[in-house]
Amino acid sequence: MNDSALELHGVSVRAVGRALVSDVDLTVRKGEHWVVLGPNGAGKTTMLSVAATVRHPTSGTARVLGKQLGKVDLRELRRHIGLVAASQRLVDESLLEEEGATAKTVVLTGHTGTSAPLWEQYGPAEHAKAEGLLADLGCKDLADRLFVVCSQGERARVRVARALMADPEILLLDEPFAGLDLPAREDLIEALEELAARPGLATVLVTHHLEEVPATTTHALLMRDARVLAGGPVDETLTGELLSECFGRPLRIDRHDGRFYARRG
Ligand SMILES: Nc1ncnc2c1ncn2[C@@H]1O[C@H](COP(=O)(O)OP(=O)(O)OP(=O)(O)O)[C@@H](O)[C@H]1O
Repeated sequence: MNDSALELHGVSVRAVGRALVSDVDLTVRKGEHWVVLGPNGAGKTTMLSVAATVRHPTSGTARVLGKQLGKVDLRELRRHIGLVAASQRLVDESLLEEEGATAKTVVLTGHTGTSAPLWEQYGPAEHAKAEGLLADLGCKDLADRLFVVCSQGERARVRVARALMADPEILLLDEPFAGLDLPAREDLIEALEELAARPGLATVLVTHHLEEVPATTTHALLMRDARVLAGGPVDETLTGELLSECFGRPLRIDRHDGRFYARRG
């Protein structure tokens, strides 16, 4: 049985005459929790957008949940992919904001994978599920609040609830901690750690800070200059040596209770 959630083989994405990602190999198995780290412009979001089926590789092959991009009905495949991104590059929230959507409405749109609500497709079961997911993420009281007025931390958790609405087999998160204060960041990290209890769910988290890596993370991918510098189990990958090479300056790494901390080496 194929237990891989995501397989990239020699994936390159080129635009405007240059490689945004180059020759990336990555296999994420069901139940694994990956973090992707690397400097600005390293190609992290571009790589994730291939996994999210938002972009197609210029060369190489990408298989998501066993289906090869270019040979599969994307609408069907996307139903099984959860995507969390604060950046409009990956998830367009503008329509929801215009329509005066509440937090619960945003979560409901995860059921249909649409950027606007399709009310006829949301019955009592979907409403109950959306409320349950908001409660799981510690934002039960936000259900009726307008999404536009929610704080950045609240929005971040609502986005995760939205992505879980369709019971995804793979959850992709692009910088979900952007703009969060310390308590909001810690709440979201705790929520992500709780996802590890979902059997078989694979997650891939792109982030900028080592301090944001959940303790439940099993594997790490380091990217630099559009390429993979290193990838594998966290203990072997999030080392001072490799992170120093990745970010181009000496770094010392500490680990306490599963969480990572970086400082100048
Ligand atoms: N559509 C596009 N056309 C041209 N260049 C692009 C396009 N999308 C991204 N890029 C460029 O590709 C490179 C990689 O971008 P990407 O967003 O994948 O990096 P990243 O590692 O996620 O960076 P950051 O940490 O700053 O978010 C950047 O130099 C970016 O400017």
